[in-house]
Amino acid sequence: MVKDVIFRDVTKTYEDGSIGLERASFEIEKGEFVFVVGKSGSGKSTLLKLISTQLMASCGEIEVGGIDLDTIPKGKLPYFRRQFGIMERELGLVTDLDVTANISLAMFATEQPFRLIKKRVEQTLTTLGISHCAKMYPRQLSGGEAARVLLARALVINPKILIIDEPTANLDEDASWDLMCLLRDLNRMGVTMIVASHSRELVTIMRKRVITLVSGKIVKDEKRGIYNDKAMDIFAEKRVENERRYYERV
Ligand SMILES: Nc1ncnc2c1ncn2[C@@H]1O[C@H](COP(=O)(O)OP(=O)(O)OP(=O)(O)O)[C@@H](O)[C@H]1O
Repeated sequence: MVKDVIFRDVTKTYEDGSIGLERASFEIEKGEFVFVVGKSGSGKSTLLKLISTQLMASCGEIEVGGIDLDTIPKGKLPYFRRQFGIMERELGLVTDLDVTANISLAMFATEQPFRLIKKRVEQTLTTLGISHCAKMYPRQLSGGEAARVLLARALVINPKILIIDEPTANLDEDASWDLMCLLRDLNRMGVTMIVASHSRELVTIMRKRVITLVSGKIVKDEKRGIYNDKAMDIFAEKRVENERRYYERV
């Protein structure tokens, strides 16, 4: 099987000494759908950003598409990043541009002719069922529509890997479910999908692979998994117990 992502013993330590991810090892096959779950601060965003090269590892090795990220010269990273579609809350829409312009922006870096950009944007809006939003401004969109526009912007460049951080944050149940079904359909078309999520119900219903993080460590990695609170709690209890013993000794 072709591997899209390989992590070997990867640790990310931030400048202030906080550990974002600790000794993580896993592989993601081409075309897989993987959820990354864990409580707030457990390291989900860190893991996603290490894959997309928005962050670099402090130790260990990461391969994406068969390329060791350490071997890519800094100046070449923006080109390398073009294989990723990234949907995350921090990357908001530009408020004074309409939806078509917002999505087109993502394609300008690819230096394609304007005619092709226009066609591709229209196709993407149709695929995601939001053609009616083409001339609307971000403030005019419902929560569900805004989420789809963010997804459209990630998808328009025809990425090999979609990296999605909390897609259903601030969405109601119906809109969340619709968006998850859309992600499942895109995955069936062959896009590798890596999704960080807090949504217990959706993760459990989808029955995809689930990587569970606690305090930066992978505590469970299950095919057809569920949102496993128990794994999180058992590991967290163990860690508190170990810390208690350590402080008793010193
Ligand atoms: N830029 C940063 N500088 C210092 N520490 C950071 C930074 N970003 C994240 N961290 C720390 O790394 C750990 C993991 O954070 P991360 O954002 O990856 O967690 P998360 O699971 O995505 O959280 P959330 O669900 O709240 O988004 C946390 O302890 C956090 O405080």
